[in-house]
Amino acid sequence: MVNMWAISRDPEVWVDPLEFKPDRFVARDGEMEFSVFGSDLRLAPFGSGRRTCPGKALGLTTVTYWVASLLHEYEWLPLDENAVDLSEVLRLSCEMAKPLVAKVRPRCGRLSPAQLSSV
Ligand code: HEM
Repeated sequence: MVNMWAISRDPEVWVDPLEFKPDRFVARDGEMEFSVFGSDLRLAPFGSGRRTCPGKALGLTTVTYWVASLLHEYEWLPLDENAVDLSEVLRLSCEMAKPLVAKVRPRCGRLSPAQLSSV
């Protein structure tokens, strides 16, 4: 078993590993695109090698589509009384100990009057 949890928190592998810096995965000039398909063990969410996930292309496409759709259709707002808590709990996989609660508002320009009245 490869301990991906430890690798992704190792300061010798990642600069400021606990900071939220999504741009760390964006290729800069002259760099290769960061692969999450198993060739780069700094981050291998689908495993690697002979038993790598056969559904990785479908999984990545689907999750990308969900996230893009949710961001495109809704404005996401924090709840003041409920700050984001990134504490973890290990179940089947590593989950948020306190589930994320957020307020969403439809991006109204994209809704018809009939849709708006039902929101
Ligand atoms: C974001 C979505 C997904 C993630 C993060 C994910 C992750 C993983 C991981 C980490 C493994 C273990 C790989 C290893 O042992 O090295 C795995 C195995 C597997 N995944 Fe996925 N997976 C996803 C989606 C899917 C989908 C959509 C399917 C099927 C349609 C699928 C089917 C499988 C199967 C059958 C295995 C076992 C492969 C084997 O042991 O030979 N996965 N997945």
